[in-house]
Amino acid sequence: MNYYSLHHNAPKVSFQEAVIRGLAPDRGIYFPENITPLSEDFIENISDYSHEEIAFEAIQQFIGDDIPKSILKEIIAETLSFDFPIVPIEENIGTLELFHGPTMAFKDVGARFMARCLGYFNRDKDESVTVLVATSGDTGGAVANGFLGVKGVDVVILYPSGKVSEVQEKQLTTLGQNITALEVDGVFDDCQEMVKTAFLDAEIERTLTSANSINIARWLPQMFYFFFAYKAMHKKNKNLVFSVPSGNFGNICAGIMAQKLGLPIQHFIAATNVNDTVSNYLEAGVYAPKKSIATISNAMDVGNPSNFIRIQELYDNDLATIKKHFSSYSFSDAETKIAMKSLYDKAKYIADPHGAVGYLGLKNYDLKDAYGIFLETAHPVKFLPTVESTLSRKIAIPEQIQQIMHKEKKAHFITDYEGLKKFLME
Ligand SMILES: Cc1ncc(COP(=O)(O)O)c(C=O)c1O
Ligand SMILES: N[C@@H](CCOP(=O)(O)O)C(=O)O
Repeated sequence: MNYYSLHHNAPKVSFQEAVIRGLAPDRGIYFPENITPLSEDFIENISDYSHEEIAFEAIQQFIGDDIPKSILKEIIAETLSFDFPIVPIEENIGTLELFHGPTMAFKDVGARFMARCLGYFNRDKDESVTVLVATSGDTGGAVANGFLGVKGVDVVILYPSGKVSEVQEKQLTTLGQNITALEVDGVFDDCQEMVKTAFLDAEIERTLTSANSINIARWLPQMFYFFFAYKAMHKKNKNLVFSVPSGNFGNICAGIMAQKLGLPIQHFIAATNVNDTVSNYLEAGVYAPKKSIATISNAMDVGNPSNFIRIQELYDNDLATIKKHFSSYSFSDAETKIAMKSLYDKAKYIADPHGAVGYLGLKNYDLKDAYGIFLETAHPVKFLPTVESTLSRKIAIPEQIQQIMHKEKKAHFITDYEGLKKFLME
């Protein structure tokens, strides 16, 4: 499988090269040249397949011969060693919990998959690769955990100072070894911009790649969630509507890929906090990125989502087609808190602020006789003060979080791109 740059000014590359580069030389993100739907028979009989078999079917065409099938199966098995349950909430609404991995957010799957692909590509190389990653909260922890101790890989995580939760900060600043955290005086979009600038800076002699969803090996495995949800709901014979709490729009874009592969998904809702670049675009037809605003669903504080260009490509760059299949609604922190309370009062469900935004997306949409699934993208413990004060109750702290809370934060403070460049050149 070849990948082309969405800026259309760079050569096509293989899966391996796209993973190692992260971003194309023209600063565009990569997109697969072909998307071949899976057989109708496979989709119809999906309940007969295990999660690992489904994941293999979904992703193998995007990898081609760059990883032998037996190794790809091992990578998938190691990646998917936890659950993805759907919890019923209301008669026609359920939540797909994606926080049962090691860092308790949905990023674990992509981070673990990419770490193993890169480990495979580096197996005989002496030269090391530096994985640069920008985080608004969860990617950093998942990448730190997924790449910890991976041979030949150094990880550098940029995060916005004071704008991630305490648990998230501990997860990305306390591991040591091959993981370094850079605390940036800025917002997530500044971190993401610095990462993209570093890729094209010829003076930096390190081999750099990205572990954000711009990297296809981080992005594509997120398709699996939609297949797993479809498998779980298949026998109920309902049309499915997914509401995806969205920030950088990688997860929902992976859902649309799953739909292109043949999953009969009726509609997608991108639910956002007040960072409403995409909902404004759907309304006004003008794509106007803006500086991100801090909210209680901080991992979605993104003003210029990297993946929206992939969504446009998937819908033939046609606004009318996008609007037919895809809606986006934006919600304030006050609305998010009311949703968290309502989920607890009515269903005894403790949602984190991101999941609650996803729930609001469904409540804003006329499901008719469809079944709505909102993605619960992180465990509520990652946002402990907000969840406890909103629900006026204490929540239990899982063992894996207790273990990191007493660890000492280690981060280098930088104020601009020159700070990152200096760090990378030292
Ligand atoms: C908990 C949580 N929910 C939602 C999102 C938004 O996902 P995406 O950036 O793929 O839109 C993120 C960050 O990516 C997150 O960490
Ligand atoms: N919400 C993310 C921001 C980056 O998204 P990604 O999927 O492109 O890595 C985070 O939590 O860091």
